[in-house]
Amino acid sequence: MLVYLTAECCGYPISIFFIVVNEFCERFSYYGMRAVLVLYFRYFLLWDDDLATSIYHAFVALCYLTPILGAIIADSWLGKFKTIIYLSIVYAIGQVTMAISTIHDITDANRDGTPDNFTFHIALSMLGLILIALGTGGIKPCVAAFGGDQFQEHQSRQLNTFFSVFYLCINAGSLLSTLITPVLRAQECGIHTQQQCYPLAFGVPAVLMVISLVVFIAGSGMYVKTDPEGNIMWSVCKCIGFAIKNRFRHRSSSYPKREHWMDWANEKYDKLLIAQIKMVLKVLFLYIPLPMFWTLFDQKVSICHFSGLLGGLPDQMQTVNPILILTLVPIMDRLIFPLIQKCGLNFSPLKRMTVGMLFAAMAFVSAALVQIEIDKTLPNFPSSSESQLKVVNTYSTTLNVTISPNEHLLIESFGVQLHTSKHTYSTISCMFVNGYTADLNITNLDSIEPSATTNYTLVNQGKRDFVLRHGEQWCEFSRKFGFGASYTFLIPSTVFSDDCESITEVEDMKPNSVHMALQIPQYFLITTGEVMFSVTGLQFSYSQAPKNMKSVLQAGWLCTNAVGNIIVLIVAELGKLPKQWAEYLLFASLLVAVSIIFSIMAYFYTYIDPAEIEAQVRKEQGLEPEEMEKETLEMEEKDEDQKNEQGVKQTKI
Ligand SMILES: CC(C)[C@H](NC(=O)[C@H](C)N)C(=O)O
Repeated sequence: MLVYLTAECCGYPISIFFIVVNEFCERFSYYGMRAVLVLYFRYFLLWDDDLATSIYHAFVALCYLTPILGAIIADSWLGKFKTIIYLSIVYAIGQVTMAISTIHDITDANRDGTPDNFTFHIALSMLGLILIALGTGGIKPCVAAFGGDQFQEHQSRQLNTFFSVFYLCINAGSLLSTLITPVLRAQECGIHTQQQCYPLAFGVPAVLMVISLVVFIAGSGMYVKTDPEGNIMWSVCKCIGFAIKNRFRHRSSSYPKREHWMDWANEKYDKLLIAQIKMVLKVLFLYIPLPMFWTLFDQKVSICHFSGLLGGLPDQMQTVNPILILTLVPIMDRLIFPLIQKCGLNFSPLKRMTVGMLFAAMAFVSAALVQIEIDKTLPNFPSSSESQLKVVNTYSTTLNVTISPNEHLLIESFGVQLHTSKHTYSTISCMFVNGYTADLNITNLDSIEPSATTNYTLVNQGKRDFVLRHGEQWCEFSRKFGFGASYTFLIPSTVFSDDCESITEVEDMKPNSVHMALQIPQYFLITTGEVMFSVTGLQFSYSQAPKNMKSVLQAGWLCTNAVGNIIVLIVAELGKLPKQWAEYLLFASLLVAVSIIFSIMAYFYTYIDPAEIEAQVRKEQGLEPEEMEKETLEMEEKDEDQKNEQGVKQTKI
């Protein structure tokens, strides 16, 4: 048996310092890149909103599917240490490729500030994203499991704390990068022309990934490294296949039943392997309902209705989640869970996860209530059988307009009338209407021809100044904008003679009157849910996995996240309910239903100590651990020779 003597500090192996720093840098790299990815698609590649969000979600889903690949490589071939190093190199190359793809000057031959060959940039960025997904997903199950491997049996308390600290590092990395990369993107840079600095916004995450790799390699001498015991995944698949085949062969009722269907592999496969497969399958079965949590979790951005009220850039709104995590994880670990334990309640991991799901469901109920309040402040939008018509009178007196067959609108001079009808009319909407007799230039807008309108232009909340110009003439006016409102400004022909005084403001949509504090509960609830569900799930997946399949079970856990993301994509494609609040309630009800199912499954789950079970099986077989490993390898070789044999052969009792 191998005994590792590891250097310790305050009861913790020193090697985990390198692992948590590595995780911090890697998550900085990942979330930093993600924070500006949709903006890059929209404003650099000029994709429409739908395409940009679909590719984004597909990328995120891929990042949580590739862990299976990483886990197989680690547990069956290279071991966790080498897998982390090789896939981190792939990851870093992906980040660098991505950063290069954002340099507009590479293809900007005519130097007009926009790339001339979009195909080149798209191809390069897609290659970068595939490499990143392979790297980040591939190392993810290995890093958490490798961290867990550093602890000895007597350090179980420290092991649990490690997973909490690991989660804190994930969120610290996410927080910093989500704050920093949007700021980097907002800088201007370039060789021929100055543009938004995407190369810097993607370049810094690339540098962080290289640092992450260097830090990990630096700790090399201190790690506990366990080599894979042969091609374990292949053995697992063959063992399961044999159990199914053998069960089918003995389907007649004359054969005695066996306790577990995997016991039908007893004739050919080692008892230890069968016991290990049973442990893994039991946990994977338990994970079936879990993607529903991630489906709600991944939609959390959309339940945070009016980010502007919290005073940040929209892409920096994602920081609220990690900030709350950094606060709530220590509170839960140090205060809430010990308090619950002191009250004599058994708040087991699976109970925590169920409660976490219920918290997420409550977040969506809270979002639905806020949405109902917001809806009350919104104007009546036309239904599918209606349309809205806006008529602007730039004539000098009141006008009488008749809309067929005999509906009348009375519009005052320089007034606007919004009219909803059961017929189909074209909607006319605008931000500025130019009633001046010549072209006008308005700050930050293109010039408007006489009697023409601009499109709705997004402006920031608060007081804004506008300057109107025509040749030498100009005037200035300012207005205060409430969040969520929309206005039309009517510019009369006398605009310069009265110094912008006669500009009429029409409020098309009222500003939001729902107080921002109403959003706090939903942020708080979903993040409390995440701490209970996600941190516990991470620990649970490690603690319930047999020694040789730790990464596999971590990958299974991450897969629940991937499936959740895929459900988000499907839901987005299927369309939405007409009322947003109804959709939130539907999701909340689904999660409550799923958490009930999960709690029933959890009730029948018996917590195990994999090491104890493995030792027990070995004892039953009268084998010492090293002999056992030798035996497994021999079994593998024997198995190859038996390929063509028919029937069942007793190799072990
Ligand atoms: C996807 C995981 C739940 C985890 N994410 C977070 O912790 C977020 C930032 N709160 C991760 O591993 O990135």
